[in-house]
Amino acid sequence: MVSVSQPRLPVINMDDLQVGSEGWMVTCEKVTRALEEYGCFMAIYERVSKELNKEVFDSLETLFELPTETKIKNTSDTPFYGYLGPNHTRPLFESLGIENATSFDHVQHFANRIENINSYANLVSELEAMVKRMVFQSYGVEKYYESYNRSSMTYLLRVNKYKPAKTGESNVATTAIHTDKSFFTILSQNHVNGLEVQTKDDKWVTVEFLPSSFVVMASDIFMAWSNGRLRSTRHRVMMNGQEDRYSIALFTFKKGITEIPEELVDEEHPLRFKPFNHLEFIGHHSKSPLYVDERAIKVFCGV
Ligand SMILES: O=C(O)CCC(=O)C(=O)O
Ligand SMILES: [Fe+2]
Repeated sequence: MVSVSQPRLPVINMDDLQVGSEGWMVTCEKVTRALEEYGCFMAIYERVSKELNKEVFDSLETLFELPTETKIKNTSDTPFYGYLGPNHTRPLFESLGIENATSFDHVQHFANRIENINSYANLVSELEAMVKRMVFQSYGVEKYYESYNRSSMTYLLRVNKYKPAKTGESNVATTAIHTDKSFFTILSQNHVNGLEVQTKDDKWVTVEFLPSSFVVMASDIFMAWSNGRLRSTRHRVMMNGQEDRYSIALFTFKKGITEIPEELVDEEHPLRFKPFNHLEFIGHHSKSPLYVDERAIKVFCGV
């Protein structure tokens, strides 16, 4: 019998890892190879408990039931950070943004309707910090990690709702194929799958989330920082079933200048990106709707 195996994302356990322990060192390599090969992996991370996860996702349902007049009050000075309602290009999708998600004062403003969102964002940001540190360590450039620690990043949490397609309606109309403009993105969802990521050989993998799992994705800025070693994965959401899908994305952004470590430049990897300001790139990107994928950063600061 011929079996055709579907490609799957690597699954990596991120619980109970002491910095510098043998388990930590082994995981550093796994994480970095996964981000080079796939641009993402599935992290098992039980520090976000099942109870906390349930509280957060249950309150998302109530949040999205608010009238549109209330939801559009979720505004931001930064383009694409506020409420995104359904439109003709994405009729099934709506999304609310929570800026500075790890800071309690900011979160109070709109998101006090989501039970425990602040603890959730903090725990997920710790996963981000751990993965980032592992990659820095694995490339032998841990000395730069401090400039990428919590106080050097900003955090945007986006909560998303995807309605199922009606019979006969296209199931594609959820999100366009894109790469994220963040440094890192960490995604979680309710029990409804829909996220698809593109592999190096252009196959689409439907991500089947496991219990207590998060998809950790290197985005355009981490790809640039690594001088192109890490992939920024193209992805999209496709809705096939009949249930609503809720997802939460924590996007992280680097404040100030991002510089490619000189240690990551060699004959095999000539310098590909000039130093750049991530937050300026976001402003720039929002004006060029053509560039939804990793070409945007190349246009912005490619050598
Ligand atoms: O909902 C998801 O799983 C993915 C969302 C996404 O790709 C994004 O917000 O950039
Ligand atoms: Fe995305």
